[in-house]
Amino acid sequence: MTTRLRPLVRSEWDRWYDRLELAFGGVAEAGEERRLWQDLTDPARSVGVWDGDECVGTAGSFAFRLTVPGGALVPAAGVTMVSVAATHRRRGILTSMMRRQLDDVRALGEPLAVLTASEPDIYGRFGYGTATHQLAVEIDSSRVRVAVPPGAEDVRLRFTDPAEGAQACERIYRDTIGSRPGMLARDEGWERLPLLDPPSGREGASPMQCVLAERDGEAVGYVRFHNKPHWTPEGPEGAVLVRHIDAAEPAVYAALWRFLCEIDLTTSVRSRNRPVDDPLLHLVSDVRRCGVRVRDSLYLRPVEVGAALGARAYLVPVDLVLDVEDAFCPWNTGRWRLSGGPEGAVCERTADAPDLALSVRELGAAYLGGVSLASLAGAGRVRELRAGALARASHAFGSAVAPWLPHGF
Ligand SMILES: CC(=O)SCCNC(=O)CCNC(=O)[C@H](O)C(C)(C)COP(=O)(O)OP(=O)(O)OC[C@H]1O[C@@H](n2cnc3c(N)ncnc32)[C@H](O)[C@@H]1OP(=O)(O)O
Repeated sequence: MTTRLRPLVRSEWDRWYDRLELAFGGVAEAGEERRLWQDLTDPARSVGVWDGDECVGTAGSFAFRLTVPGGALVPAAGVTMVSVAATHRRRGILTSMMRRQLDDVRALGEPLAVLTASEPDIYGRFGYGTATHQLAVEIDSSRVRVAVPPGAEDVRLRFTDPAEGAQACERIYRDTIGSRPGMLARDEGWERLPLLDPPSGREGASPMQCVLAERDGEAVGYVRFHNKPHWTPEGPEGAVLVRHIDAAEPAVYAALWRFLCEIDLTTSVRSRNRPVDDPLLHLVSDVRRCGVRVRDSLYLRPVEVGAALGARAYLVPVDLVLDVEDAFCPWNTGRWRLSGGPEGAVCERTADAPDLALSVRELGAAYLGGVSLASLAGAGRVRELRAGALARASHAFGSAVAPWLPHGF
């Protein structure tokens, strides 16, 4: 078998994307969703692997800007649409695409690469570490009450058509980006993503509904959700399926969750993706009846260690030498001195004695402040080479708010 890897040509997109869909099971996406991904694909950032005229491998990336600790927006390649035909699996095609992609990302000068993985076991070998987690909740709203702090009395909630409310929702989303590492700036075109609502994705629930929270006529929060009615001999047991919720202030956030939990004819409120430190956990009267589950979310790889570590801020002053091992991108291997603090940092090559030894994957996991170096050290994946260095570094790499990826890509 001889295969050839080459950049995607726009006219081949349909054939390329059909093969991606096939690798994910062969169930066709709704037209509006497919059109969105077609419009967002940048062929110059995408590759296909071809066996003759048959596409057997796909991979691409988006040019994202990602919030890092300290609030800066840092260029990051958002790796996506990765697949290898079932007939051609485990022959190194993914590896060849990852090789090409990371070389390209490096040439573009983007210090980070990020992705969400279909399976957690795939990307560690390419230097990606689990950098964020997310909560899923299933609230028994027949039992759980939501406490609302003062300040919500003059907030007005009103239904709006999701498309009509989109501009206000997008503005609120934009205002929150800088406050949480892991969030993505939604550049032009991406505002269509949260509005996707194909019937095939509703699991039998209603079309997406949108409620805006307004104070003095100005939108200060919103929630988009589906309502899934369900009738039993004992009575109504409908479910509210939350898609997105954002608010400019705590009282508005609480008012929106209270609204969701009090919708008549429903007995549960579900959300698949909330931050692990979501204030919701402190608003509810009974957290045990909230069905909280945690799972991995964003995987991150420093493409250029020096530029990546120098792009974020640190909770406390830090000055340490990291001995980094990077088998897949050897230009990162070696010793790096990281000096900085809450105002920013520099990270440069050094020959000085190292304080900590770790691989680039651990660095990726710890980068957004959601996974501690101490925890990784507990698993033997970070080694302390100078007494006290681990505790100080672990503290400095932390984040006051948990990093979180609000949506997939
Ligand atoms: C960001 C995203 O888009 S995530 C989506 C990823 N795509 C999918 O899950 C779609 C279905 N699966 C596939 O298309 C393919 O099986 C892929 C892309 C996951 C793997 O492609 P392959 O060409 O088979 O991978 P390749 O042969 O390069 O394997 C490289 C290594 O990864 C390992 N590997 C590959 N896939 C997996 C997996 N799903 N789980 C665990 N290990 C894996 C291989 O065993 C191999 O290990 P080795 O280096 O120790 O020998």
